[in-house]
Amino acid sequence: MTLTFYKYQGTGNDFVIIDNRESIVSKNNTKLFARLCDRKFGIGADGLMLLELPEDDKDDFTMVYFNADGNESSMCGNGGRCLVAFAAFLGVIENKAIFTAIDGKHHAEIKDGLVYLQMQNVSEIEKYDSHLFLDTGSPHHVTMVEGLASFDVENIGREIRNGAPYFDLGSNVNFVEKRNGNSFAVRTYERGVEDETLSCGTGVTAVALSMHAMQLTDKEQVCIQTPGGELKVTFTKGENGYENIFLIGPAEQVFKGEIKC
Ligand SMILES: N[C@H](CCC[C@H](N)C(=O)O)C(=O)O
Repeated sequence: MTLTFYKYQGTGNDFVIIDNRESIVSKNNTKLFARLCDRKFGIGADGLMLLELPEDDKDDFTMVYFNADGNESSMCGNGGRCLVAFAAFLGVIENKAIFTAIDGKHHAEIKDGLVYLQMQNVSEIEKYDSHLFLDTGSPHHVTMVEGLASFDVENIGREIRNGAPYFDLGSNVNFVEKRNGNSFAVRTYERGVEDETLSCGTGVTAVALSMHAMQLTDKEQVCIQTPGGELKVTFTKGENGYENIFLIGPAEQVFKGEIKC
């Protein structure tokens, strides 16, 4: 079979996207998804997404996300932003979207060339001596470091991801350095890619909320610099935690292709 796919990237987090509204691929085809994400034997990507028909008639589409290991995973913030851009490219939406992903419903809007993706509310942030842990649609371990540019993200990230209390289920691991004002830099070891990625959307969201929770910023809008580019996170702090959380940044179609599989 020849499969048409689209390659997208959001601040360097890159994805294979398939328009699966006619169910051309089965969601259980882990082997295929891993091969398509393989950077030597396939197209190469941090993850793969299927754009599917909506189950709820108030939705525009359904998002299904797979990590590079081919396994279906939790929410992907950069992937969600890229899928909204793809839906606009296909004409499935104009510039506003409502869609369902594994963590529930998301509202999104394309404005001034950026994709604004609403993330799920976060009611709880666990605070420990060495780090914070929270779930922004995917699980995130957040820790402050000095000398981020030369930090051994791959090895130390892998150790934390596989160690207590995460073990097999794992967590994404974010290493953060304060820049000026309310801007921070982050590098992320991503679960399911099992390596550092240039950016992680749910990770950037987790870092922004963590910086506010640790009072390292008092603003409800935080700029986060990742190796793949800059993302902005806005939110409001309510009695039940963090709400109205938006992950804001670019999403680009890099190329369209066909692959025999
Ligand atoms: N690999 C992550 C999911 C994708 C997260 C990341 N690509 C993002 O943009 O949020 C996990 O298994 O938790």
